[in-house]
Amino acid sequence: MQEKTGSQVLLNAKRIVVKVGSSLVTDEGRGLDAAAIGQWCQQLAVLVKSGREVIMVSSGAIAEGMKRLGWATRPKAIHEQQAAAAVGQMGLVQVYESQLRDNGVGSAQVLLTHADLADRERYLNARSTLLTLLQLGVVPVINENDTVVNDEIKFGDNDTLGALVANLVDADALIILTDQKGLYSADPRKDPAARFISEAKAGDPALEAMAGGTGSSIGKGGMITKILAAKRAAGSGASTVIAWGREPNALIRLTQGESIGTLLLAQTPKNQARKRWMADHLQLRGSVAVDAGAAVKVRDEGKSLLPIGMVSVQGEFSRGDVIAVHDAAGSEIARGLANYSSAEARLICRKPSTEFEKLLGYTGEAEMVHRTNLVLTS
Ligand SMILES: Nc1ncnc2c1ncn2[C@@H]1O[C@H](COP(=O)(O)OP(=O)(O)O)[C@@H](O)[C@H]1O
Ligand SMILES: N[C@@H](CCC(=O)OP(=O)(O)O)C(=O)O
Repeated sequence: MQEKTGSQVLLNAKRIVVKVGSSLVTDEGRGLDAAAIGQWCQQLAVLVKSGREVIMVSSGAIAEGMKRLGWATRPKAIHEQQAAAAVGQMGLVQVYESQLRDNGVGSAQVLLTHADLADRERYLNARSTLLTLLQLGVVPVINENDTVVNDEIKFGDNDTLGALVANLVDADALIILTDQKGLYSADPRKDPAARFISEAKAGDPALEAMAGGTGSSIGKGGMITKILAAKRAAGSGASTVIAWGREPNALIRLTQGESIGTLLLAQTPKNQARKRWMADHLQLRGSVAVDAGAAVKVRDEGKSLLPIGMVSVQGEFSRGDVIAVHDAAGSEIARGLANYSSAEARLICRKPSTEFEKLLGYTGEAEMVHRTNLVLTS
């Protein structure tokens, strides 16, 4: 792979996930920093209007909830943290909604849990909802759904959530805004001689040794979760920038190619990364055979697979499972995530989408496998 330079990565990034931590959003727990959120929203709006797709992953619900409930310290009991998150999330999304609206851009609240992304069907649903929001020019504002998770199954910190969202939507870049200029060779709060790292390879084990835990009383993960998030994001080909959230116009300047913060470069190109992910992580549950016309559309023209082009369905699978696509000669041409179960697929095989509602009792996607969930294997 051609080595990408830092400036190229963000300059060319079309789909970007931005993550901001609790300490920034709530100004170290002093309450929601509407001015800071306003600055980011203004920049997000500029990016959306210039044709980029952006997702905001924002922490701050627990910190804001604590303030609203008059609690000075983070409660130990999970149920109290969950209650604080439910209170604080109200304020958090209100600020994002109004600031984005003032900048002429729509917003949407999305709350996710680990289980949502581990379950194939929910993964697919979350993915298609987010991609639809992006197509509509709306900015999804994501947080963990703290109400329904406990410690064992929590993302725990939103750095991990940001990376999983970057994986989920095949983002080109993940920007993690925090209270430091980026990664240093040691925690700068403890070691004034720490050296700034401007660029490194995502996943380099040496980085993990440099990163410590959180330095603030409000943040959860510290630098180590950011380093691990960069490694995870790189798994689907996204490079990560860790930058200071109060750096003026940071998001705009980064996307203009300016070098700000620490860039952790993904080593695998996006399409190859997704192919590997599908090959490695997902068990093949079944297959569909397609006619010559559909094979050309999928293999040569970069199109989705429509049920009308399918001639038969093999195996038993559910929505969200990985299936193979075979041509008329029986050779595998692609793999992808099925939008319909095998039973549904048998009903709509060879049928145009106008008949789906009559056959299934509801209107689902027009595609059996959407192009964005499909990789060619031949
Ligand atoms: N090597 C390092 N470089 C920079 N910051 C570090 C490093 N190791 C630990 N930290 C700490 O990580 C903190 C940022 O993480 P955290 O408090 O969780 O913020 P956020 O709420 O933005 O996720 C910094 O304030 C710093 O004290
Ligand atoms: N869901 C939690 C976020 C957890 C957290 O503290 O994350 P972070 O500050 O990004 O390390 C909240 O909104 O308070």
